[in-house]
Amino acid sequence: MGDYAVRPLRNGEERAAFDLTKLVFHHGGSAGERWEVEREAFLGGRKIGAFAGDTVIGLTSSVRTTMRVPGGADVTAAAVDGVVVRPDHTRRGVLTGMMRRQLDDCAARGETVALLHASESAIYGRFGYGAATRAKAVRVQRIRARLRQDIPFEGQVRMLTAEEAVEAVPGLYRRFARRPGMIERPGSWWNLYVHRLLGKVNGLHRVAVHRGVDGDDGFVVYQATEERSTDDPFAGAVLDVSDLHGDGPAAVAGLWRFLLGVDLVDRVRAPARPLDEHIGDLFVEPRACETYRVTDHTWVRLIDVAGALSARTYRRAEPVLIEVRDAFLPENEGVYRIGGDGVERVTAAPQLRMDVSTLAMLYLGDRRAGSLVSSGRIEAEDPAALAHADELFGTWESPWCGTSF
Ligand SMILES: CC(=O)SCCNC(=O)CCNC(=O)[C@H](O)C(C)(C)COP(=O)(O)OP(=O)(O)OC[C@H]1O[C@@H](n2cnc3c(N)ncnc32)[C@H](O)[C@@H]1OP(=O)(O)O
Repeated sequence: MGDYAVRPLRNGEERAAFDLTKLVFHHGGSAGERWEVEREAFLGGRKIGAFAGDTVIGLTSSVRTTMRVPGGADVTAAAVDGVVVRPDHTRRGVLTGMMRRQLDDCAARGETVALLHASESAIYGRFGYGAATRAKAVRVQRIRARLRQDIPFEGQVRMLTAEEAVEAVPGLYRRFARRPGMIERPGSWWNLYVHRLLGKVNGLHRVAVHRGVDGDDGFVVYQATEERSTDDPFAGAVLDVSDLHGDGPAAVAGLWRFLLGVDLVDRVRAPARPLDEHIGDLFVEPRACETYRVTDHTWVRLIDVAGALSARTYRRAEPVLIEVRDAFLPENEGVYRIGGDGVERVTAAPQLRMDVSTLAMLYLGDRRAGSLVSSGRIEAEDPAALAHADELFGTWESPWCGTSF
């Protein structure tokens, strides 16, 4: 470690740490006003700082939550965010020191996994995080999005006031958050959400709820941006969908139908949808919906490898023997026998060897072992085990997080 100390933040150090995050993330505006709005959410997280003398020069934050895994169990999780190092102290190991401390801290608290959204994809692999879910960005051109006539639409959509949304949306989300990779949204997350909806950060968010035959079964939060200009005075607005969840495909389709029915709109964009959601299928012309980006979404760190592997279910297939390497939490190292009937640590020779970050890429069912072997992430002593691993880890639905934090 260099000439700095890594330790939990103490009372009275929060404001300086908050200002550091604003500096590093290039957030403009008045730090004082932002502190008023974000204070409660910021204080909700567990903070580990790096200090040069008394000055905070690095920070990482986490909040306890749960993450859904294949089979329907929820494992304890640390949602990590606000990771920063002051620009004049980077590339000297400050982040490495904070990550080490945070991983030990999560392990001591008995958390099964940690997860985060990475600002850059080169940062977290070395600490054992692997890209465990992906998301796609889609845009629909309203003029081309003629709905197929044979789609049954039985529901109705109603718009909510901000106050109604604050009441209703958390409960709706909780009911629909069932895909592998989805998290329980922490109180601090809802706190900021409420500020957004009530217009304290910006008052442009709109909320609508879909009601199906059995009651409310979906909601969407979106924001409209005007695109009119002197050059293009008749351009329609763009609707940006920030949160859309439904209890099944009919509710999701009903919400898209609503969005595409909003007048004075040219395009609807959704930046982070599940990979297996194909909105184009709703239209006579499927290309009306264009996928313009597919990216890694949540990075997961298996803190307790045995606990994480045992918490999920597997499809029926030949068991596989996987050797896991873990430079930061060596107690995870060893060979695991993974089968449809469960998981156990064994002393047998492995068929596949991989780092804990690669195991995270398989964990929720997002990636295939076959493709990870070709990039050298998996060493296959027994290549037949690759197909067995894919069968075991595969999931019916694409994993997806669906929450930015
Ligand atoms: C969940 C979240 O909050 S995501 C947000 C992450 N934060 C940001 O993007 C804010 C801007 N960036 C920063 O504050 C810093 O650059 C950080 C936090 C990303 C990295 O902090 P540092 O203290 O510089 O990292 P540290 O010195 O420990 O680096 C460890 C290794 O990772 C590499 N590394 C660190 N950051 C990056 C990066 N952005 N891109 C590529 N490599 C990186 C270093 O080169 C080093 O590699 P080496 O051991 O082979 O020399």
